[in-house]
Amino acid sequence: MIEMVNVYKKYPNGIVAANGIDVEIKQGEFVYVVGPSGAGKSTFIKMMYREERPTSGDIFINGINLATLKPSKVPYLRRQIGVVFQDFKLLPRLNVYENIAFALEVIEETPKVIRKRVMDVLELVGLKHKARMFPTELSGGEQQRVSIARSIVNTPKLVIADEPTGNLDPDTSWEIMNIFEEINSRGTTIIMATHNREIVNTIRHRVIAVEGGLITRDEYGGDYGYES
Ligand SMILES: Nc1ncnc2c1ncn2[C@@H]1O[C@H](COP(=O)(O)OP(=O)(O)OP(=O)(O)O)[C@@H](O)[C@H]1O
Repeated sequence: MIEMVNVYKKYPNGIVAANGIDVEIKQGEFVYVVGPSGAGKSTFIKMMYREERPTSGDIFINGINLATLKPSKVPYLRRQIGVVFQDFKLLPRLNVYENIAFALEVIEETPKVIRKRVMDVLELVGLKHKARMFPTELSGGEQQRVSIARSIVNTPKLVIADEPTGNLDPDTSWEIMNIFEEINSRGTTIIMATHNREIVNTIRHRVIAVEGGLITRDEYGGDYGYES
């Protein structure tokens, strides 16, 4: 489902954040991306949803080559990928229901379909009873649940999460991980950049370590492997 071939990324300031990355990730995998700060983890995953473009090399997502994808087709690609951020990125003026429904309204789903899908994902993340509340009225963990619900409401085959537990306390982080596990068990591929050693060492999955813009380790069931 994801293939990178000799991907190189140099930012305009001269920093090389990807220095010849080759990787293949299959449908249904759960992959942690680990590595020290500044290693190139975010760049690696941002290139998968075309938030950043490689300077050279090819990136295929479900057979679509992002290197040659026309800008007009980028919204189509993004609809196939759910993205979850460390800082949630919810729209403050919209309530929980509206934050999630938004993704479906832009693709002009019918009100009936929207209602059903939003309530289904709210049920999955355990927040049906808070559908009318606003982001500021929610805890960090609840906001992250909303952002996960939003990321899957389009039923994407791939969910990319950049440090989704980075702003959460340990107990809440485990709850959030349980939701990702549930989503993965339904067949959705999960790519997660994380600094959370305990989680990586406890809920074992494939571990891709990035350092200096290179994949330095790629191990199924591997451990976190860093001190911090
Ligand atoms: N938009 C940008 N412009 C210029 N340089 C950038 C940009 N984004 C990232 N970089 C540089 O690229 C390198 C890799 O950054 P990246 O954010 O991918 O690392 P990271 O492993 O995700 O780090 P962290 O764990 O701290 O989030 C860093 O040296 C960073 O300064």
